[in-house]
Amino acid sequence: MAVSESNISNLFKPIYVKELHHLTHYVPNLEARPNPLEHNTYFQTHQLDTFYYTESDVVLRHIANDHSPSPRFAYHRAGPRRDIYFEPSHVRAAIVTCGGLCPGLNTVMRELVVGLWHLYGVRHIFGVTGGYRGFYSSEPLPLNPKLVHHWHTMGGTLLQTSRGGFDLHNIVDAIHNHSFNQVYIIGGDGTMRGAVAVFDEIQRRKLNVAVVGIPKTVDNDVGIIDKSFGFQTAIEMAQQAISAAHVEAESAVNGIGLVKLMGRSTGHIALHATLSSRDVDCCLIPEIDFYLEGKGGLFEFLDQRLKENGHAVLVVAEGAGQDIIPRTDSQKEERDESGNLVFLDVGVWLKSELKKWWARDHPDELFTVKYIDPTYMIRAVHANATDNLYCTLLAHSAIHGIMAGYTGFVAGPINGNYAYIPLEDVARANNPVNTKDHTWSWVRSVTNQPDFLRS
Ligand SMILES: Nc1ncnc2c1ncn2[C@@H]1O[C@H](COP(=O)(O)OP(=O)(O)OP(=O)(O)O)[C@@H](O)[C@H]1O
Ligand SMILES: O=P(O)(O)OC[C@H]1O[C@](O)(CO)[C@@H](O)[C@@H]1O
Ligand SMILES: [Mg+2]
Repeated sequence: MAVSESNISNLFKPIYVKELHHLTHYVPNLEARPNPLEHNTYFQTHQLDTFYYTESDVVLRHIANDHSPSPRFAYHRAGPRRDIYFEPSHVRAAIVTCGGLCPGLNTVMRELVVGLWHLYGVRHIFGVTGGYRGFYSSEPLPLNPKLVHHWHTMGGTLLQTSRGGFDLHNIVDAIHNHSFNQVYIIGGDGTMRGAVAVFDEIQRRKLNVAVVGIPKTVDNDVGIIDKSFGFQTAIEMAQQAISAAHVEAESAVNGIGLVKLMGRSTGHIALHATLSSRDVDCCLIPEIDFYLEGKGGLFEFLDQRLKENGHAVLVVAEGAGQDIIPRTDSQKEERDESGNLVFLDVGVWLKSELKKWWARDHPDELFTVKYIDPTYMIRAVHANATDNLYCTLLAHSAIHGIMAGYTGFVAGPINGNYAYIPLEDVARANNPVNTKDHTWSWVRSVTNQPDFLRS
């Protein structure tokens, strides 16, 4: 079939490749050396011309031709390079986990240790315990493949994590004093912003230390990458809570099942859990303001649903409705150790508002709200099989990149391919739910919920 040229002309726009920082840019006299994978019996380096990736191997930022006039970007492809810039016996690698938990943290660490050890022959690998503060407040923990053997079967982070405690100069002093020359920083958006500061300071001091960020965000609030490891596992776990809420609601007269899911500034978990479940009547996310009373409001919608079906299931992201929950002045100021605003419990508030509404409007009718808050249950589990595989590829990507001398970068999947992205780009990129696109329309078509646009 013929293809009209005008439809595809955009495909031929120039592609700009996002340049990466490299140790040779600021450390003088660094020598390249052959990749030891050359002598690894498991890898067919000679039989496969394309085994090593070069500067011209790239991953496109957008693969759909969207007709937009903006330029097209690409990132360097993640994977082994022919030359490396570390003598493996001189490597002292540090691994740290910061921020909240996410399924797969232990797997990423396991694979970093095993990968460094077996792929490149690195023998000095350390865990920094308790997040960023651990660099300067505790002794690093030596790690080896035997020690981490079962880590992928466990939830949480065996190195422990924390919020706050980001003291740039103490952290970089500690990196220098422990002679770490590879730093693997696993964490969310805040952690990535911290990693940029660490990288900038390392560069300023001209230290021969490479830094890589490995994005972890159960909320999926980090941009550019396809999605975080652990996200799928969290969605799977959320199904149990939604199913329970559905059973409870269905078994009551005028029953409402209310489930609160994580999602501080983004509603991805609530949205994906809703689409996967199909038992959800209304999904509330931070990106969409909602209201309770009056025409087009939540109560009117639920009233209708209860009349039609006798029950309803409501999924709410923790960050939804924060602007309409009454707060005291001190609650307005409350922040966690990292400076993130502490949220009020939207689930507890909604449950109470729902009960008040029903008692006011239907005083003689039975009504039940069953509130389920599985918050930590969806993130404190070990990664499922798909996420475990993802964690492995992510760890290996990070190792190959850092051994090749790249620094100040993030390893992550873009359109299904692993790529290296400048750290500062990732630290800047948030990832709200796009409420104008097809996915949100799909949610609304599944739930038939109001758009909450006051007419
Ligand atoms: N702008 C920043 N500059 C330097 N460090 C930061 C910055 N923001 C956060 N951090 C540090 O990064 C670490 C983690 O931050 P935070 O608690 O916000 O979690 P996160 O990485 O965003 O993960 P998540 O939100 O997914 O749990 C903390 O130690 C915090 O002090
Ligand atoms: O109670 P913690 O550990 O601060 O974590 C809660 C926060 O962490 C996250 O899981 C990730 O940012 C958010 O969804 C949630 O607000
Ligand atoms: Mg965060």
